[in-house]
Amino acid sequence: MWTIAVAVACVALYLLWRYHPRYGGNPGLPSFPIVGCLPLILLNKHRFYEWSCEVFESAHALTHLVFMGSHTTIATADPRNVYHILKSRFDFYPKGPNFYPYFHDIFGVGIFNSDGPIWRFQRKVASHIFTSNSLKDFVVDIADAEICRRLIPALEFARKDQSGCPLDLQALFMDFTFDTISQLTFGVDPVRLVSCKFIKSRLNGNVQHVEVGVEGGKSNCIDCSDYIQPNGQSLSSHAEDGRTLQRESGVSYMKVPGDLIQGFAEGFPAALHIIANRFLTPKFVWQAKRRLNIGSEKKLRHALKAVNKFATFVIEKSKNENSRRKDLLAMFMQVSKTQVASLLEGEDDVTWKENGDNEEGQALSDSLLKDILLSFILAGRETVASGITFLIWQICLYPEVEEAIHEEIKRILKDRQLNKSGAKEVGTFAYEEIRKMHYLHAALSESMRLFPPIPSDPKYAAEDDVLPDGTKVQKGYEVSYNVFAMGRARQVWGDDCLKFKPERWLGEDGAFVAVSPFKYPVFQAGLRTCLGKDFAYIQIKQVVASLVRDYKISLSPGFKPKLSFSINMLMTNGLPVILHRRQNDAAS
Ligand code: HEM
Repeated sequence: MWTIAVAVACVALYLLWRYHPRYGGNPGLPSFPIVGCLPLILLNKHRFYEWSCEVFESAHALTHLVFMGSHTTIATADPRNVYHILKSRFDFYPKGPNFYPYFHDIFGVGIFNSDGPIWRFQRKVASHIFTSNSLKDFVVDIADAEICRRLIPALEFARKDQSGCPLDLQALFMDFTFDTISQLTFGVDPVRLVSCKFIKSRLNGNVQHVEVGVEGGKSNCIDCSDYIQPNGQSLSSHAEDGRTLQRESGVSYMKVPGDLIQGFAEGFPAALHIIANRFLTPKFVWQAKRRLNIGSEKKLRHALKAVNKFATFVIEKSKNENSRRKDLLAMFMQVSKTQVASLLEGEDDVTWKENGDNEEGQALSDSLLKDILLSFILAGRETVASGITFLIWQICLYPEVEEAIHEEIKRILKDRQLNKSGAKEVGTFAYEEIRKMHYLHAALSESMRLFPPIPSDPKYAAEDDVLPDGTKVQKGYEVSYNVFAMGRARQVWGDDCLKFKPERWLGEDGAFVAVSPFKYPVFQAGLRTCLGKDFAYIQIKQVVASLVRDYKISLSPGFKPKLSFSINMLMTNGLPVILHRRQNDAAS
């Protein structure tokens, strides 16, 4: 009797759940009382973005609702909705109060973690700086030196290694971008990438870190000056004290004690990792841990202490330096009080400014400077490493794409020889040469369509609203556009949406043709479009062109990437490859 009653109750409960529009009847993602769809997310965490596409497919629509216990998210992959959120109703959709607390400990009110007047102000200052030609030249210069003096020597060292173990390129690119973005932002060279250290990957998915060539505490790395470029020129400059790179260009880097750099280089990624995991933990749990200073939150505090110590030191030292530095810190420090006053004209609310404006003769307070600069490190590190990694992977999978890129490089190098230009100033490629690489530009855009470095972007609904596709939005909902799913949606990209096809970005004359950023919001779109987009393209193209010029790269046999579930799209098992030196017909 009891058994039957329990069975009937179970069936009734199941039916109630199954057909409830918020739970089992939700066409997008079924959910459960209290915990919402969190169990399904955790169950699919190892393939989160692939799974999110399946959810869109099962909803038979480009927009669906996701119930997460007490809060609701609208997930969309519809370009019309993206236009609405990022442009026509921009003010309705800030990052919002659900976002700030996660990143506040590290980025404070920096550009990445603010809205309203304080964001607008930073955006205006930064836009002015980011459009300067000297900064663009600096970006090319930094990447050029890092590729010639560190990346290629490291690859050579790894290639000559006899162990037969594949090389994890992603780990190398992460070190590469940490160096370049730190140089661009703080004018400090952390020297994460060194030719004597390279990281090997095992096929069981465990990444093994191997240091090679270190003898009795002294490294026998390939010396930068020993490395002969494919064009036969020797690279003569050398790290001055292992921490400072003074280049012929006259760009000087600040000298910072090694322990501070080490603290920053280790603390920053560690802090980001812990913050990313906050998103997978109920808010009250990580906030309680934070208050009690225990577990991961204790580690976070420790990591942030090192990051702040470094940033404070560098900012303080910059005040007393009268150097020819061209980095973002130096440029932000040159902003005058008059410029600030004119940028703030017309703003009703400048109370935030009074609170932070405590530095005599300095237009931006130290704490705001720190928030802004650390936001740039976030913006330009993993994103760029992700862009390079996934493009190299696609190149390995599609030999015809590799061939087309190689042909383009050969044409450019031939032009260089005919015109006797470019090669003298740079070891890799000059800006004008990078601009001419239309096919590579297309291949990169295509790679980021399928594997966007920032795979989704959540906003907060500050008002009740209706999206262009008719979806009703209540104030307080999260509205998130899924860049990954958009890039793979048949309704957006057509029947061949899953095909890697750089040609879709090329006109009949072979020139790159851009699409609407609302259809392709890889760099966001509208008023908050990524400020570093052009720099990212330059740097990624510079690296990939240099690699394809010198090497044929093959994947470690049997390799399949596992996509990370994180703020940035990365491979949790790295990118294990084998390198083969090309017969250098490209340079000839
Ligand atoms: C492939 C590389 C990159 C991709 C895919 C990318 C993508 C994005 C995206 C999606 C956003 C919007 C984030 C949000 O507000 O939620 C963003 C913002 C931003 N990016 Fe990038 N980014 C890249 C590289 C860079 C680089 C190299 C820099 C700087 C050197 C940079 C600087 C910024 C800044 C300052 C913002 C904040 C803009 C604002 O809120 O007004 N990005 N980026």
